[in-house]
Amino acid sequence: MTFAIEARGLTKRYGDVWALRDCDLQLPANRIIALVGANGAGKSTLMSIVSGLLRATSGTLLLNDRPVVKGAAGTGDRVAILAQDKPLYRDFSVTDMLHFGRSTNRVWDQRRALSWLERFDVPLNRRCGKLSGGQRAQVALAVALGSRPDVLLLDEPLANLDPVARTEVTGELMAEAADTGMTVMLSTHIVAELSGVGDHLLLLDAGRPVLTGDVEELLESHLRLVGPRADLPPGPGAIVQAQHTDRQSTFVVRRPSGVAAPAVVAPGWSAQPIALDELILIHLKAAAKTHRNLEAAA
Ligand SMILES: Nc1ncnc2c1ncn2[C@@H]1O[C@H](COP(=O)(O)OP(=O)(O)OP(=O)(O)O)[C@@H](O)[C@H]1O
Repeated sequence: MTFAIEARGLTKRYGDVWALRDCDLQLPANRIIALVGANGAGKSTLMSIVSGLLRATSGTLLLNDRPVVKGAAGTGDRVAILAQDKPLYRDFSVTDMLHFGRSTNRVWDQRRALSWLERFDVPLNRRCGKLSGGQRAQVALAVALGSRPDVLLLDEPLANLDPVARTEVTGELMAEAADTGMTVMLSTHIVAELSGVGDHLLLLDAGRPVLTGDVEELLESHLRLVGPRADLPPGPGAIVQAQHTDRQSTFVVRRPSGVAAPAVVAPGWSAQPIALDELILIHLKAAAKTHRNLEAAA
C-alpha cells in the first residue's frame, strides 16, 4: 500500500531538545489528517520536515513512496505548507496575492483559488492588512490551494476562525480532498473542538506518536467499562486507563479492530462509547504516565 506520508525512525533534535523522537508513521493518502498535540509536541517540526523546509537529524521520510530531501520536498510531488504566521503582504490586495501566487508557483489554478475566496465572501479588492484574522487565513488557504498541492500542510489553520467557519472550512477541505486526491495534514491543539476536523488522527506527545488511526475506527474500538471492583476488565482489549474505588472499577480499553462492541460485556458491567476529545486526553494522560515511569526507571 502506498502511504501519502511515511516516516521511519524520524528524529529531530535541536541541541539537547528532542522535537521528534524515533517516529514511525504511516499516513494514508486522500484524507484529512488531524495532527494533534500540546504546545511543543513537535507538530510544526514534523510539518517542516514533510514540506522539505527542515532536515531531520536521522530517520527517513517518504512522500508517496519517495524520500523527502530538504529543499526538494518529494521530488515530483507538490507540497504546500501554510505556517502559523500566515505569510501575506499587508499592502497587497487579495487579487494581488493571487497574482503573487500565480507568479511564484510552477502550477497555478486561479479558478480554484478564486472559488475558495468567493465561497467564504472574502472581498477581493481589499488590502490584506485590512482584512480580519479569519479572512487573512482564508486568503492564505486560497493561495495554498491554488498551487494544486498533492499534500497540503496546514499549521493551526483554524485558530482565527469562528466555530461556523471552522466547520465550513474543514467540510470544504474534505470535499477538495475527495475531488482532487489531495492529502491534507492539519495541526491543532484545540482538542475540545476537534470533532469533525479530520477523518484520520495523529496524536503526538513529546515528539512521539501516541495514537494514530482512522477516527471512526478509533471511536468504535474504545470503550469505557464500568463494573464491580476488579483487577482486569472483562473481554478482550488493551487497557488504556484503569481507575478504582473500593467497590467499583472503570477501565478504558482499546478492543481489537473488527471486534464489535458487545451489547452486554459481563454481568454487572456496563459499556459506554467515548467522545474523541476525551479519548485524546485519556491517551495523553497514559503517555505522560509512561514517560514518568521511564524517567523514574532511568
Ligand atoms: N529552532 C528551534 N530551536 C530550538 N528548539 C526548537 C526550535 N524549534 C522548535 N523547538 C523545540 O522543539 C519542540 C517542538 O516544537 P514544535 O514547534 O515542533 O512544537 P508544536 O507542537 O508545533 O508546538 P505549538 O503547538 O506550540 O506550535 C519544542 O520543545 C520547541 O521548543
